[in-house]
Amino acid sequence: MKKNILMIGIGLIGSSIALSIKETTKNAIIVGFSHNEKELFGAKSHQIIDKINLNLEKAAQEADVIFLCTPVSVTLKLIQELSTFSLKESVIITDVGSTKVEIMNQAQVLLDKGYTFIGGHPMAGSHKSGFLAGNKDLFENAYYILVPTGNEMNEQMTCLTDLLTGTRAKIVILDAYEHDQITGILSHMPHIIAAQLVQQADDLMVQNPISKKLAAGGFRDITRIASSDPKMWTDISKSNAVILEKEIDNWLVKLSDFKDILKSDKEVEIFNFFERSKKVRDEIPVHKEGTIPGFHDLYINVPDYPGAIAEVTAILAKVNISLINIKIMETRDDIFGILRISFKNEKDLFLAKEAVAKHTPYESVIN
Ligand SMILES: NC(=O)C1=CN([C@@H]2O[C@H](COP(=O)(O)OP(=O)(O)OC[C@H]3O[C@@H](n4cnc5c(N)ncnc54)[C@H](O)[C@@H]3O)[C@@H](O)[C@H]2O)C=CC1
Ligand SMILES: O=C(O)C(=O)Cc1ccc(O)cc1
Repeated sequence: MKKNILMIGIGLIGSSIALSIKETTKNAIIVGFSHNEKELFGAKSHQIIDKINLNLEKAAQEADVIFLCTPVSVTLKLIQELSTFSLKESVIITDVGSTKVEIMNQAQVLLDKGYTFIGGHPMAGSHKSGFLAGNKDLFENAYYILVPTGNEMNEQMTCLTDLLTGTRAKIVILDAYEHDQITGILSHMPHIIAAQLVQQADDLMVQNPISKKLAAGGFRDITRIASSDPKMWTDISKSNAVILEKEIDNWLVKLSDFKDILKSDKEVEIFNFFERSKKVRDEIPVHKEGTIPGFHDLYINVPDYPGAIAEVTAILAKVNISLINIKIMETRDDIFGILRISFKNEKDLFLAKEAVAKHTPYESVIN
């Protein structure tokens, strides 16, 4: 029997989940709904979804499983709206939001109606948005957190985890508060810190424009995520505000401690500060998940970049490698440009590097 899966929101995460489900669940029919018709037709023409239904109530009534893949504030409203519909008794409703306490609290309206809600959060993604960045391998080897309510039946939990096998993610069960504490430090704080650092650099760039051209290496690494969608991060910050306020206070204290040891020129303590971080960072296990850090980018140094774009894309087409994005990053005194070309997977990235090395004089680096 066909399984009717309703995807609400076909952006980066919704489309990646849809594509991964299509890999393994052959009897799934993926129905798409979003507030953006153009996106829905685009996703259908890219075969990410099988059908479009512009009537949310009707689409929800027909669904066996509903995925909410929208910004957190929209997910909260949709949960409320779904609770007013007459859904299938066996329906499983799940979400992908980056916070869980507020969403699980809101989901009580569904539980009160006897419906099943299982919170979800795939712990991989990227700073990119939209269905064109969707990738069936996005969650490979990443953790996919599920937050049960205790009301779901075993077979419903199994149905959801079966559906997620195509993601090739590792399922982890957490409670909502534990989830928000962990992601507060490991995911939300880094975005706030990256955003603030970019603003601090921007102030300097205004005073001294040459500094913009010098931004490289470590600055680029630590600030990549500052290019993420501001709406998404507004919602996440507001939703996890209590935990984030505490962590920001903690951050300020620790940074001020560092300022003190710097001021008093305590060399050993300054060394210890960096040494402890290095030790901890070096010991963090590297799990090669699909796309954290969320992208497979090749940076190519090119003189005369308009001509080089055509040259490089022609070579990639010839060796049959599809790219998902191409961007001119910066110019050096208008003599050199850097092309950033993004690929869907590591294999294409390495093949592209090889092709560029073989067929062009341009230097390229993987970052
Ligand atoms: N981007 C990432 O790396 C990750 C994001 N998440 C979470 O996944 C969710 C979706 O994020 P992305 O896919 O990255 O965002 P996205 O911007 O790529 O997609 C958002 C989708 O929601 C739809 N949408 C927005 N407002 C809507 C409304 N009022 N009604 C119906 N649809 C609406 C958009 O049309 C779009 O399809 C967010 O809650 C985010 O916190 C979770 C893990 C990783
Ligand atoms: O781009 C990155 O590295 C991210 O940080 C992706 C990300 C964004 C939000 C999440 O809830 C989980 C992962």
